[in-house]
Amino acid sequence: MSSGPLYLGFDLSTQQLKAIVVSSDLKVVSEAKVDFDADFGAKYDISKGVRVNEDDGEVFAPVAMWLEALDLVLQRLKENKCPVQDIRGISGSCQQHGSVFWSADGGSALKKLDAGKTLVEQLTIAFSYEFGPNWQDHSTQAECDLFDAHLGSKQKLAEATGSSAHHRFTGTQIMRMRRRRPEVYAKTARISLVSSFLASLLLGEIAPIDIGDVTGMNLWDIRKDSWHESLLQLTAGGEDGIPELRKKLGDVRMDGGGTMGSISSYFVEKYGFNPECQIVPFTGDNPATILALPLRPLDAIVSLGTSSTFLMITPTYLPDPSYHFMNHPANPGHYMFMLCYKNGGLAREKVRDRLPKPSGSDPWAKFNKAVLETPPLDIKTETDKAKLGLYFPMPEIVPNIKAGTWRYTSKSDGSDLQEKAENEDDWPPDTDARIIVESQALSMRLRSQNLVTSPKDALPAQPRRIYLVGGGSLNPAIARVMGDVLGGVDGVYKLDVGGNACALGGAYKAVWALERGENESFDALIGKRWTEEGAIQKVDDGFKDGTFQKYGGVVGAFEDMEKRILEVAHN
Ligand SMILES: Nc1ncnc2c1ncn2[C@@H]1O[C@H](COP(=O)(O)OP(=O)(O)O)[C@@H](O)[C@H]1O
Ligand SMILES: O=C(CO)[C@@H](O)[C@H](O)COP(=O)(O)O
Repeated sequence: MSSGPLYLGFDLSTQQLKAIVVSSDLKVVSEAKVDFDADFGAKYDISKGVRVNEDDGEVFAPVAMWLEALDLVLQRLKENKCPVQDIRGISGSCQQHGSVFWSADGGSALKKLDAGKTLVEQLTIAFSYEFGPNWQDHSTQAECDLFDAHLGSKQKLAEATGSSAHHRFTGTQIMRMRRRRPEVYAKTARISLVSSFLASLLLGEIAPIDIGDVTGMNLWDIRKDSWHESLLQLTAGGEDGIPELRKKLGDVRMDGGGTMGSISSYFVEKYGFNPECQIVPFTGDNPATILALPLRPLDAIVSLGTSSTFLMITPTYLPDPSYHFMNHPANPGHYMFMLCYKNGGLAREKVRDRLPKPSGSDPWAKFNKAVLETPPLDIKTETDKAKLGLYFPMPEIVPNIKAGTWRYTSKSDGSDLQEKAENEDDWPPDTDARIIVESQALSMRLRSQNLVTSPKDALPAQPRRIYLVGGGSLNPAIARVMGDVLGGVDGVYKLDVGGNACALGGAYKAVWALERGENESFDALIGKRWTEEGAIQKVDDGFKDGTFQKYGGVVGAFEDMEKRILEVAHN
């Protein structure tokens, strides 16, 4: 084991709190995790990490559960014999957009934490609202309509903030809180994102919001690098409310590196952290994912967590209402392109659970067999039509379609698109296994096609490498389909830490933040220390001549299918 300083990265995502510890040379030293359902499911009455109020479309998590999870994950790190005293810096990644509402007592409660008690015992009084709205929340359509109209159009809002209005974005959530629960809004002294909330616990004071994660709020003017005055006014309900809202939001930390201060004495006394251990700005889980490896332009990351996301980096700011642009969390002037799908892991699980239960220990065995035994688009003979589907157990983000399942067919060139009649029986549940994964990948291909170019030798435009991260990256059948549909001329890779990539990105951020030389960029420092060996594994060839073009033939039909469904949904 390395004897130098260590760095801890957290990931507080939808279903788990993960922790990963690395050395200065980026070797993984220790890991631990808390699984919200397994550890706290009954106690907090949650499922898949959240509670749902179907009537209003609210999705939220108990803040107390996150407090308990932090104590528990640190206890587990200690039990795993992690040399906690050698940890020099801590950063992390957290589910984006979610918010935590602090009461007037929050700041002082954080300052006087007693190591003889637990966080949850002492911090219940610290919040004006006991829940954190979750990114799956879709209760804010009225607020989204106001945000989209406020600057003139969705396009104008996207130009200003990197995204058009989205249910989960924190600006619309805060606005709804003010209108729906005015007493909570009035009692709120500070509002944190989940990332700055977790950083605050460790810092022992309320931490500023981070420059990457702030771009998931619809409130940050990306070009001007400041809060967007007019959107603050909308959120606050008028000009008079702006100063109060600014106070609640606090300042934004512009530097993703450096330190915000030393760790709270609570963690020193309770878990044996070094009092000199520094708390580095935390960011969102997607911004942290792009820090988990030296990503180059034309490389893409597909994150297969509870949500599915597709990420690329670019120095060019090209906002559009159909996707997100966010600030790169470490490189000023660079951006993260993101597509985010609500119907990711849980939608695939629903299709999996309609298949007979496998007899062995791998719950995905039957699903994977079905995926691999079904040919692309389920075209077995020249006369077969291509099968296309949308599988949305929850209302989707891209496109903004209500919950439902739709099955269509088209000719292999995309013509003759038709909805499948309910009573046709040549589409068994086995076929859905391949079609849902293809559908998720086709949506990514459709929406990222303007960002990719031919990587070499006049090959079709496509990503150079595709990196898979998140829980689903462990699945070889999903990796195959991602490569079939999206290409990736240099192949499809998974990170060795699999589901822990965002926590790893957080840990790397801490290394860079505290060891960077003057003006040394994240890419320069991590690029020097990172080696492929032991970090990534090739899991699919990616681009397959012929197969890639087959999917190209139906991308247009896929888009038309979405449009038809959208038209019906909005009429
Ligand atoms: N072998 C597997 N094949 C496919 N999906 C998997 C596999 N293992 C885990 N998953 C999926 O990973 C999801 C959790 O991913 P993870 O990245 O840990 O989630 P989050 O960060 O959102 O809490 C689960 O919903 C599950 O569907
Ligand atoms: O809403 C988004 C991104 O915009 C989600 O990607 C969340 O950030 C949650 O991520 P996971 O829990 O699925 O990792």
